[in-house]
Parts: sequence; C-alpha cells; structure tokens
Amino acid sequence: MTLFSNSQTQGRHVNQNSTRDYFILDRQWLYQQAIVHKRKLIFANIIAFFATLISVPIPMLLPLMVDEVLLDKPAQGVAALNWILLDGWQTPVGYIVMVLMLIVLMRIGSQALNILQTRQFTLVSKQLTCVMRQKVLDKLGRVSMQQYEEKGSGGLTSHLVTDIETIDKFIGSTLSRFVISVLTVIGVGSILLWLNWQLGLFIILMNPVVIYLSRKLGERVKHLKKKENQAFEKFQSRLVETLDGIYQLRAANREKEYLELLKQDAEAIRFDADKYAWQSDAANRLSFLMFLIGFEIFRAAAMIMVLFSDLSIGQIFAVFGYLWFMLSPVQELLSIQYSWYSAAAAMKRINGILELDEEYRPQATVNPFDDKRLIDIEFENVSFSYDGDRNVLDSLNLSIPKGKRVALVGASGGGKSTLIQLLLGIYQKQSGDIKVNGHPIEAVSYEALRDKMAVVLQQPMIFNDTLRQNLTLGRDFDDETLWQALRIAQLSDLKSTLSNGLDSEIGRQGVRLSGGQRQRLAIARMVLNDPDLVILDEATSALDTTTEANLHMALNQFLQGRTTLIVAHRLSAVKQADLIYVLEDGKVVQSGTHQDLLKDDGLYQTLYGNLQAG
Ligand SMILES: Nc1ncnc2c1ncn2[C@@H]1O[C@H](COP(=O)(O)OP(=O)(O)OP(=O)(O)O)[C@@H](O)[C@H]1O
Repeated sequence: MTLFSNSQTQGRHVNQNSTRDYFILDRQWLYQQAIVHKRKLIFANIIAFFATLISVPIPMLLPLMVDEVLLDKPAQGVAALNWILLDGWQTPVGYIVMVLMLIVLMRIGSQALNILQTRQFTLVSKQLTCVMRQKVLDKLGRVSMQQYEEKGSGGLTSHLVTDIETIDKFIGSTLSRFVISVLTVIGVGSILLWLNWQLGLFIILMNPVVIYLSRKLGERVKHLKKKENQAFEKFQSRLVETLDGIYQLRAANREKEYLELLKQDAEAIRFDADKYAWQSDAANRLSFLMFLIGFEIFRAAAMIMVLFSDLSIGQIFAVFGYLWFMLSPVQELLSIQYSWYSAAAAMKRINGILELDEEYRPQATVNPFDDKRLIDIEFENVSFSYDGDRNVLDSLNLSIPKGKRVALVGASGGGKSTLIQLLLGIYQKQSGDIKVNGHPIEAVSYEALRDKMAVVLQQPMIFNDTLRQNLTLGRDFDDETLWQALRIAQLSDLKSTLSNGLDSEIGRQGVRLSGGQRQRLAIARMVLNDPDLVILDEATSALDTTTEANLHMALNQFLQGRTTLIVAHRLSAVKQADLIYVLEDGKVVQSGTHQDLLKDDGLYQTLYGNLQAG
C-alpha cells in the first residue's frame, strides 16, 4: 500500500545523514505498539465480549412479557420468574416490575463494561498519539531550513493537531467499538436466525443495504458542508490578514479594495451555505426516509411471518427490538472503512513530515576551542547556491581573526546573510572550506560552534511570554545579571515602564515593544549568552543614532576579546570594525579598515564616501 512506502524522498536533495534511520508510522510500528499494549487490548476485548453477552438478550425478554404475561400463556419464562418471586408478587404487575429491574440491571452492567472497555482503548490511543506527537516534534527539531521554507509552518501545525487527532479518534473510538459491533451483529443475527431463519436471513442481508443507502445520501451532505467550510476558511484567513495589515492598507489607501474582496468572499459563503442548508436538510430527510422504509419493510415481513409460521406476537416484538438494536453496530461497521481511510491519509501526511530532509549535523571529531576562548574563522574558496544555478557566494575568501571585530558590507543581496547561514550550518556550502581555529567546520560540528556563538538578527523573535523568559529562553540567571544585560543593551528604562519588572508579560498580549526595543532585547539575550563569537546581522538597524551610539559604547567593553562579525548598512555600525570586507556578487571585492577603504575608489567609497563627507 502506498501509505507505507518508505521511498518518498526521491527527487529531493537528501542530506548525507538521512539514511532512513528515521521513525515512520507503518504497519510494523503499529504491530509493535499492539504488542506493547497487549494486556490492555486483550482485557478490553474480554470486557467487550461480556458487555455484548449481557446486552444482546435484552429484547428476548419481550416475548416473555407479551406472550406469557400479557397474553396469559405462561411458559418457562414465568416459571423462572416464579422461582425468584415471592408468592404474593407472582402477578402480571410483579412479573413486569421484576423484568424491568432485570433489564435495568443488565443495561447498567453492559454500559459499565462499555465504559471500562472504552477506557482501555483511550489509554492506548492517547499514549500512542502522545508518542506520535513527540516523534513529530523531535523531527521538527531536525528538519532542514530548506524544508521549512518549502512547506511553511501552517501545514506542519495542522498535521500536529488535526491529523494526529484523526488517528486518535480511529484507535480510541472506531477500533474500540469494532469488537463490540462485530459481537453484537453476530449475537443478534444468531438470535434472529434462531427465531425464524427466513426472516433472520432477510434482515441480516437487507439491513446493511438499507443503512448503506441512507449513509450514501448522508455523505452528499458532508461534501456540501466541506465546501461551505472551505468558503469560511478562505474568508477567515483573508479577514485576519486584512485586519493584521489594516494600518498599512489604510496608509496605502487600499483598504476599500481589500474589504471589497472580503465582501466577495462573504457572498461565496452565502452561496455555498444556502445550497448546503436546503440540500442537507433534504438529504437528511431522504436518508431517514430510506431507513424508515427499510424498517417498515422488515416490519411487514415480520408480520407476514406471523401469518405463515409459528412466530408469536411476543417474538415479533423481539424482532422489532432487534431491528433497532442492530442499527448502530451495523452503522459502525459500515463506517469503519471511512475512518480507516481518514486515519490512513492522516498517517501518510504525518509520514510526509517524518520523511522530510534533516539538517546536516556532522559529529564533532575535534575540539578546537582552547581556554582562552578565542575563535577565528576562515572562509576558503566557498561557493554556494540556493537553487543549484546561480552562485550567491562565489569562491569567497575571507578571514575573521581571533578577538577582532569584522564587518561585512555591500549592496543588498550581495550574500552577507547567506554567509552567516553557512557559518551556522543552516545551509551547506557546495564547495570550499570553512575553518574554525584551523579545523574544518564539519569536524568541529555545528552544534559545538553554535554553543560558542550568539547571533542577533534584524528581526528577533519575541515570544508571547515574560521579559525574563524572553531574555533567558529558559535558562537560570539571577535578576542582577538580567538587569546588567538590559543595561548594556540600553534597555534599563524598561524598569520604570514595566509594572511587574522582569516578570511582566511582553510579546503579543503584553506590552508592545518597538522594533528598536526588540532589537535591544535580542542584544541583551546575546550578552547573557556570554559567547566567544558574536554575530550581529543588521542587529541595530532600527535604533535611532543616539541610542545606537550609546549601545555601541556599552558593547565595546563587552565585545573586547570576543570575535565579532557585524553585518550592517549603517556607517556608524561599520566604522569601528578592525577589518571590513566589501561583498559584491558573492565575492570579496575590497577589504581593509574604514580609513583604508575610504581612500580606494570602489564600492565602499560609493556606499559610505558621501556620508563621511557629510
Ligand atoms: N532562502 C533563500 N532561497 C533562495 N534565494 C535566497 C534565499 N535567501 C537569499 N536568497 C538570495 O540570495 C542572494 C543573497 O541574499 P542575502 O540575504 O545573503 O543578501 P544580503 O547581502 O544579506 O542582503 P541584505 O543586505 O539585503 O540583507 C539574494 O539574491 C537573495 O535573493
């Protein structure tokens, strides 16, 4: 079956370490899980057997009531009741009350066992879905950036929520009902055959047909409902997008056009919803009509049997009872294939995630970091292309010496951020060497290097959490250290603006931080990291010149002795670097200090010469 095929990686770039050692949801795994949970599953099935054993005979008490008590033809049933009942209670009312109590007890017993049985299955299903979620989460931590960029996070989120929920439902409710349904249908079928084999056979064969036909009509409704839901989803996502961007839309005077689009979406909902409303009502009624007609045919057939066989009135009542009794188990058995299809499709989608290419993570074979904590980086003839066609970095050579502050400048799109991504191991160079303290970066391992460095990006991530959590990202620091980091990052003023201090909620529902504040928060985060290698990628671009100057002054001391790589457009951020590289079309076209570069005719002078003059 395609669902379980393991070979979906074809046509994709597969990293060196992704040699199918990854976890996947397949028959074998399900089988292993069934073995792991076999005690619960066996217990659940034994309970199911007894639950059915108690409930199936209930309608058989009707012939006893109707024939023996109401029509006054006492036989074994009444004899059995007489054996239990005291003399004074051996009256029709006594019999009815006694049978009522018996039925109530049987129903309570059967329901109690059902609850216990479902409980066993939910224990298993929740355990399995939890394992699945954790496996997918583990995988997400290893998925390569290319894959994230291709898939987008929206699709991945829905897999984690809805698809796993579908599988949970299949195991927890559909499978759990399966045994009970099969046993009930077998039990009821046997009793009907025993009562009157011709009538029994007719009902056993025709019942699934009637339910199948009425279900078919029901599915039509589902299809319509799906269309209505899709229209709603489209409307909703456009609405959220429009409202999120309302400020910019208003400023661009395009608000009306976007609201007009929303109105068109609303119109589409009206069209689909209207169709769904009446057609679903009609289909529901037709579906029920089909069922009622089937039921009436069975009833008529049963009455005809009374004419032509020795079926008693009480037994006819029992047959009617069993018709209802069979209804839900047959329905459940018929729907199992649909649930299986959805669960299989969900599994396939989850396997799609589990098979995504993983980030290349070579194991460390050397430790080039000495006690002095100094790091130097060397790029030797490094080439890289995103699409395998155009080289974004083209035989690039540059060196970032120990403890120095190095700046990368150049026109937008020159490859500066790409270079950082190669250093971080987010993307892999196609050729050349990146060396860390003289060792190839693969031998050092990206994880070991990431441990030593901190990167501050232009648009730092702020979590919907407290200031403390946003600073520490879960690590332990005392308050004084945190305030010290905030001081260096020029964020001391938060002390007076946040009522709850470090424990104030910032992020989406808390205080709204300005672009500049976010950047400074990320710098404070970096300071707390105490890194040996600092990378600032447009990290101060949103600050005003005074704050930026103050920040650089405060950072000067902190960056002393740490290797620093700065990517920036602003002269103020670049000027103080010990060494500046000018990148153009993926190559270093100039290098030197600010003063050296200003003297040369070249890109640097074009970019910064005027500013300097000004
Ligand atoms: N994920 C990506 N997929 C494909 N192409 C990309 C990707 N990221 C960047 N590029 C392309 O690679 C080139 C270099 O981009 P990069 O972001 O490294 O430039 P940059 O020098 O940092 O620019 P800026 O100064 O504007 O930040 C650009 O042409 C860009 O379009």
